[in-house]
Amino acid sequence: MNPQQAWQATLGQLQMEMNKASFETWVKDAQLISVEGSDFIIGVPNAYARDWLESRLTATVQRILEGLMGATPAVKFIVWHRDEVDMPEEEVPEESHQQAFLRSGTSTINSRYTFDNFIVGASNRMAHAACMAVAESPAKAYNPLFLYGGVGLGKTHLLHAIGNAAQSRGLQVLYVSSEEFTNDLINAIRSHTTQAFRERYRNMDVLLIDDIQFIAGKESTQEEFFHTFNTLHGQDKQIVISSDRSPKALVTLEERLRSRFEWGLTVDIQPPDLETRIAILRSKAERNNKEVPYPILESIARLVQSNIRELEGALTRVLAFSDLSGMPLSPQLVHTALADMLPNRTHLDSSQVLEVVASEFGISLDELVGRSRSREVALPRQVAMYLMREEANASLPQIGEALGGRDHTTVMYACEKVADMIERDDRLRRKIFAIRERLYGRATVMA
Ligand SMILES: Nc1ncnc2c1ncn2[C@@H]1O[C@H](COP(=O)(O)OP(=O)(O)OP(=O)(O)O)[C@@H](O)[C@H]1O
Repeated sequence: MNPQQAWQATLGQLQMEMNKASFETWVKDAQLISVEGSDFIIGVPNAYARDWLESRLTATVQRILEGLMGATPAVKFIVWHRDEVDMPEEEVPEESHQQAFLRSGTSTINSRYTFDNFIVGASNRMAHAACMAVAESPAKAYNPLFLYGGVGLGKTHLLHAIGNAAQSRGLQVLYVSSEEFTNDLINAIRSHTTQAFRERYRNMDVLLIDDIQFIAGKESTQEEFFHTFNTLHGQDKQIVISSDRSPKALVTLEERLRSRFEWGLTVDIQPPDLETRIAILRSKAERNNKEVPYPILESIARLVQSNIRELEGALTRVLAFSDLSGMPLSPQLVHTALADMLPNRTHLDSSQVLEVVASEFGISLDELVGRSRSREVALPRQVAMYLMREEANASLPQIGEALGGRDHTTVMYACEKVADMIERDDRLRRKIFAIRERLYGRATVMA
């Protein structure tokens, strides 16, 4: 496969895995400009797309290319114009989809995302309840509602669900990402239409603003958003904000905005447990009129743990794989179909796993491989064994050796115990997610 073909295949894969709006807005126009050494140079039309792709998709694109080409390329996104007209870097896209929606008066709410098709589990129960309360009594229950959590865990879904419910009761609702808010503002300033911009945003009954983390550090956008917020809040209009982190963790956010974000209710969404992941897959399969046996759903849910968008993509992929190959659905087929969706294990070695586990649990490497059997070190040691097996593909004797000469049956017991605990113990599951994220950078997180 030549690089151009690999890039086209990567675009195809991203289209399958990402939501349509994000793909169309950010990825569709990305082109392979050149390959320099092992670097894939990808041209995108503006600086916003470059930043978005750089922060969210670099690891994913690398992983896909690696699966296709065998080698690990570096991926660089640059601002590039097909006609090579010399435009400034900060060029703003002509008109975002969002603005087209706004001008044409079309709803910005996606009818596909409702409360009905949102699966509730322990990880999102609070967030779901808060969103239902807000949808039932806008500006009365919690204002603002601040929703935060990792990538692909359902924040956008819940925002639209509130939007759909409010809209069906005749309220004026606007959903916008903070990037679109920024672009819209810049365009309004350029075209001297800030008054119209303000009216548009400040005449809403419900403003749903997604991914607020992107306005951190952008002073004039924060300033404008501050006034929009005050106007709406002062008129008892509902504001719902989503973010990938809590208000406190938005370090470059102005204090006056941060404190306002905390006026109402702040709720988080955690990665779903196994049971919820299976329920989500089942519901998606049913919506697509596919009958998928439980063991298949379970093996997909076990393989894809941290991101619901990725989970849905995995199901689509398994079903497509089975259709195309004519092979019946089986756990083996799941593994084959998803082989390159999984983080590449051969690149990790056991010592990396040991280091990250020790640091994440706050113990020293010596303690981790030492003789002590106190719970403070025994659990991290078992987690290290489990992760060396799962992530570094090490054999039982190799693991025993690396952890101070332990017997392979001890290792086997530890791996089973941790696999079992992950399903029952939320804190441990989160810890292991954190370790995996550190081991793979953002590779476990799909945009
Ligand atoms: N509890 C759930 N039940 C059913 N589907 C869900 C649930 N949570 C998420 N999804 C689905 O997972 C996909 C990703 O969710 P969504 O886009 O809302 O994530 P997000 O948290 O907004 O991610 P990002 O950080 O990328 O903005 C969507 O297709 C959504 O419908």
